[in-house]
Amino acid sequence: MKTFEELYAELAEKARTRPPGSGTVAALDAGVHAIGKKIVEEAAESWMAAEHESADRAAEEISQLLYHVQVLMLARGIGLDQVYKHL
Ligand SMILES: N=c1c2ncn([C@@H]3O[C@H](COP(=O)(O)OP(=O)(O)OP(=O)(O)O)[C@@H](O)[C@H]3O)c2ncn1[C@@H]1O[C@H](COP(=O)(O)O)[C@@H](O)[C@H]1O
Repeated sequence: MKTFEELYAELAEKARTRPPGSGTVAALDAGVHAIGKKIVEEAAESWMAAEHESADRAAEEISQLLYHVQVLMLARGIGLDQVYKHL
């Protein structure tokens, strides 16, 4: 189990070191347009799971949505504090 901040730190490190086999590196290389499409897909899956499936299944989809949002942040060089200041 990891927190939002821990995941962001892990993904930032992957972006910096570019280890082979990292899905995050592949997503970053695919670019903002592809990442954005993935966010829309995961958002829809979160919505559908919340409406039609268990809370656990919805939570799983939401975790994937949060992951892809963090990848988008990294792709645009957006840090956590930059987002938090708007909350
Ligand atoms: N939390 C996640 C995470 N959530 C979602 N995903 C990706 O998002 C996809 C969403 O799953 P779907 O079921 O929608 O899959 P799919 O549509 O069949 O998948 P694709 O064909 O689009 O890959 C997964 O296949 C993963 O590629 C994630 N990929 C990585 N992480 C974490 O990110 C960290 C770094 O991962 P790597 O960069 O791969 O090392 C690790 O701690 C991972 O646990």
